[in-house]
Amino acid sequence: LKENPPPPFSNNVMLVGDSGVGKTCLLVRFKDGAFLAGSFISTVGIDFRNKVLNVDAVKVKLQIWDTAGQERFRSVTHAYYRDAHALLLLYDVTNRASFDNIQAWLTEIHEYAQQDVVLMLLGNKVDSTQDRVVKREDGEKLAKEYGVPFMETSAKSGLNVDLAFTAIAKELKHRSMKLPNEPKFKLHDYVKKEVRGSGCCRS
Ligand SMILES: Nc1nc2c(ncn2[C@@H]2O[C@H](COP(=O)(O)OP(=O)(O)OP(=O)(O)O)[C@@H](O)[C@H]2O)c(=O)[nH]1
Repeated sequence: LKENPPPPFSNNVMLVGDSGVGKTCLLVRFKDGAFLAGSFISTVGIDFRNKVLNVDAVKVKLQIWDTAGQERFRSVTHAYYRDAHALLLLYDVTNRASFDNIQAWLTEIHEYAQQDVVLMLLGNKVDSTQDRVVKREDGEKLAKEYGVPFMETSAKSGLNVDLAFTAIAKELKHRSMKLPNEPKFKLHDYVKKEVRGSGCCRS
């Protein structure tokens, strides 16, 4: 008798952050390994993509929700927070306002998401060295203040994109499947594997 393989764990990962920070591009980079060049098409409401990752020989299915950053779709995204297992909160290192808004996003997350949601802060577009206005240290400081793991990414070059999603997948897998004698997975330590982009900054 042929046994059916167990269904892979399904985990809901939601991408949030201001409009234009690169949520859709980050997802497309992760899913298809490509960069969406050309004109900026803002997400309307919410969009979904699935990807199955192999984490320590276990299949982990991520259902990734790409939300609209625009204010007018906020009530749509609010409805999804409750069912999210993980949140990737993005800002754009070339856009100071998107960074300044992170605190407001964290307040919103606190209000709508589950208390034990896995959260990670990402500073995106680090390939744009010339236009960078948010220093790496600023991101690190804010993340530390809130006790949130932090990475800098580029959807354009692909820097740390797989690493960010793998980190989330590992954390979710370890939470749902505690094997005896397995050492505890430490997301805060894992993000240190990140590759550093250029730290230089326009003053
Ligand atoms: N240089 C650079 N540009 C990027 C990067 N990621 C996204 N962009 C550009 O930023 C713009 C916005 O990207 P999107 O991914 O559509 O932004 P979004 O966060 O999904 O925006 P909303 O759907 O409105 O919430 C596009 O013009 C992208 O080409 C990146 O890593 N580097």
